[in-house]
Amino acid sequence: MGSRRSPRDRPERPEQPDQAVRDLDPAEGDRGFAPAPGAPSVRDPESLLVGLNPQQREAVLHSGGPLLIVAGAGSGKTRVLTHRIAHLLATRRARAGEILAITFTNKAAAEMRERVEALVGPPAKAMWVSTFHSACVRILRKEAKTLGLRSSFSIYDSADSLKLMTMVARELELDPKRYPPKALISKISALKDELVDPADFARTSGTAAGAGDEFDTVLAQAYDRYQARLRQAHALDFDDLIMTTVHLLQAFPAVAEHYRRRFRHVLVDEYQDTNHAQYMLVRELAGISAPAAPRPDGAGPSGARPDATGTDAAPPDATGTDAVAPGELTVVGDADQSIYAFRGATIRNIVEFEADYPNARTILLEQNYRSTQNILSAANAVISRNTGRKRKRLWTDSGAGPAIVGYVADNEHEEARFIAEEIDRLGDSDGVRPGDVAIFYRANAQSRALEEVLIRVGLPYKVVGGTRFYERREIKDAVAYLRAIANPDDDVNLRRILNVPKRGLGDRSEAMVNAFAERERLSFGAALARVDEVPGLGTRALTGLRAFDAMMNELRALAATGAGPAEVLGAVLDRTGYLAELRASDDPQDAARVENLSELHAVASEFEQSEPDGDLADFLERVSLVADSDQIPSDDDGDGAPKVDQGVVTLMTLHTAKGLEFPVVFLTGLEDGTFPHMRSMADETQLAEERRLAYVGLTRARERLYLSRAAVRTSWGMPNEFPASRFLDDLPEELMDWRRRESSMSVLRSGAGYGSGYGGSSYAGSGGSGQGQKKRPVPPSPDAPKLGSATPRPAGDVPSLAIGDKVTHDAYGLGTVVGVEGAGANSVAKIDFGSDGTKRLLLRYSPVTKL
Ligand SMILES: Nc1ncnc2c1ncn2[C@@H]1O[C@H](COP(=O)(O)OP(=O)(O)OP(=O)(O)O)[C@@H](O)[C@H]1O
Ligand SMILES: [Mg+2]
Repeated sequence: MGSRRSPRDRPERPEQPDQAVRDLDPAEGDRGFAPAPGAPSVRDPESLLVGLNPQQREAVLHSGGPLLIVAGAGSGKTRVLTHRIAHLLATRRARAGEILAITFTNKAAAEMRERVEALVGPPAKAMWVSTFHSACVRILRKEAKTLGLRSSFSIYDSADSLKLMTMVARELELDPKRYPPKALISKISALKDELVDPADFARTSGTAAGAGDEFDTVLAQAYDRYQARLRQAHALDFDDLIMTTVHLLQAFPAVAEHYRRRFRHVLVDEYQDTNHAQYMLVRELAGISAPAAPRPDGAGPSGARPDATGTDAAPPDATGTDAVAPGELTVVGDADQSIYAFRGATIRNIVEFEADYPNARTILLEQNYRSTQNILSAANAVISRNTGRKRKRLWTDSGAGPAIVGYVADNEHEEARFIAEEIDRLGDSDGVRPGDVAIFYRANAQSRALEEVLIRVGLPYKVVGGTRFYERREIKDAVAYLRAIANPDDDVNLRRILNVPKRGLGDRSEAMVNAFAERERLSFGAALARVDEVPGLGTRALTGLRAFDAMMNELRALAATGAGPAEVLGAVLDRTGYLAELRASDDPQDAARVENLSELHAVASEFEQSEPDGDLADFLERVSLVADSDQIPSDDDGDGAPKVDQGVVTLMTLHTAKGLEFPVVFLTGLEDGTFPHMRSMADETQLAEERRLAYVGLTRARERLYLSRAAVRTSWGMPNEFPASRFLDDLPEELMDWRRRESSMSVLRSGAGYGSGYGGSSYAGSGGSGQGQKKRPVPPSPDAPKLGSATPRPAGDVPSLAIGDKVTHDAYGLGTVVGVEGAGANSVAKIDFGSDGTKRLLLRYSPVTKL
């Protein structure tokens, strides 16, 4: 089961548990937004059908059995949902309190509520429009007594869950190296997505009967103990919210009946991204019979858990014994936009909807109202490469629109510069406002280069669904180390990192050192140097504090010898074990943290190159300036209405972009290894999901679409050359307007970044047609290093070339040297590779052999 949720390459969760729940005030009744001034209280139902096409109209008017609307991006699925809700209210087929609408993010939920209120006014307030998790919290708070829970139960976020699992692991005396708490938690989360509780797991894994492998045996024990501890604490973790609600509805028919009577209409947007637990929840709420056959991928026929809560209720009847007629269920989705398989979402929920609900009506929508034909054609070209999908005929009558702009940048900075200049230009020539523009990327770490340029040129922006680069926890931790190294008396930063990563120096030890420091009028750092004199410390704490102080002093000594900030940062991440801990984790958030730290390392390397005389303090000063200006061009809360009239440019990952639309979209980092992500490249299933992600990204654009890539990206100070993304290869040439097809590699002259996978994962290099790379790199194996690793050859091995020499290059083949600059380790050759063009290559990093 866990294997379906590959831990590799899982982007950050689209919505943090705490966020989902924070927005919710359980004590609050049905609270809505204020209606627009002058909004009609209830619309004339006919007016709600105006402008809809026949299929959309049919979907709005449908009544009776389950309704599935499957359609490509931008065909009005969400619009149909909102109009259907409004129409139900306007015709009085439903009261607002009878409606439960579920979407994927809080932002989408707020938008949907607003849209319905705009259509029907205040009566819409009593609707439940929320995410799966928020709806479950509301139900659970109300029904807590039935479950023997306090209605004020706590909700554990991922940090709390990890803390609890660490305690459990300690109690069970588990070896943290073999059974890292993070790995256990992530497996448990996957089990909960499948509605598998501890008893189920013990049974199905065979561990209850004393069989099962060692890991499963430990996992079963840890899971059981973890749940018991949660119960003791009157707490539920994020995944429990859904699993417990499903179990509640299954175990207590009277409760289920209550909600079925209440929610006569259940509507779900983005249905393709529901996982098994969410699927079951929808079915329980709508009161629709379970399919007879067990799900091959799931935990059992219905996942029914009579004893989920420690009570001894009678086993539920999976078909429902209540007298309530099934409610009306409407789900809308697009199998081509399923991008959460890594979290257990299964396309099967949509593909086999009709099989699960034999009386279901399916409506297809084929007209796209969002994008120009060029954008649609590009999206279709990319997605049509996926096998096993239903063909769709999406069309639009909005005209071809401008060509799709392609751009090959030398590196990530130049890519960012191009985007900023283009936004500026569009503003002057077409009146495009910053608020019309979105920039997408595959991984959070990519935002850094973009943010820096936007700050420099003064374009206001916000990062949606993520944290601005310098506010990310790992970046703050790393910078805190550097500050504490540069200034031993920087108490705030020193205390921030005293126990990061965990080294057994708890609050008590810190308080004792602090008390000593205050008494002796010392800084905290100076008190650490005299830790032997601090009264009351236990031996373990004393040893830990001494070791910490010694480590910090060594790092300070390194900085004092003139090591650059990149080297000091590398030493910090290495010596403290910070990086090793993140790398050992199979939590996707930790993989993203490693990428972010690599970005910080790149910042430090760039600083070293641009300011060869700068020291650590100078670097930190630069960082503070950027981090501070980071605050300026933002909207008030990152989510609400922008303060600036013109709006702000929106930056987000492709995952966050789902369901949204923008007049102008920049899709960046189209390189094999960046997008598709390096860790997805060796696996067909994961590649298919990356392709769906590309389809999501491309179809967000209404009028203008820009696709860019950087020939070279730097990680851990090592420039890596990336070939064009395979998704670019799929685009018909006639759709494209290539502003720049080939990297000039001018970057070589500045010495800022270059290289190829010489000795590393043999990337073929940049260039070629700009549209793509004829020679594909060998996809790195899944165990390849997590980050790119271009290894320079030793200086002595750099070939010495002269004009006229014949060479071979691993990717470009035979070539003739037409120019040489520099000598030794820094020599750059200009080589004519015939049809592949003329390349400037830094020989130290290039797989070139003299013939
Ligand atoms: N009949 C229509 N007439 C005019 N505009 C429409 C019509 N139907 C939808 N639209 C517009 O088309 C755009 C896309 O609609 P919507 O967001 O509902 O599509 P979607 O199918 O939910 O897309 P996605 O798959 O990306 O979630 C919106 O701007 C919407 O207002
Ligand atoms: Mg939608």
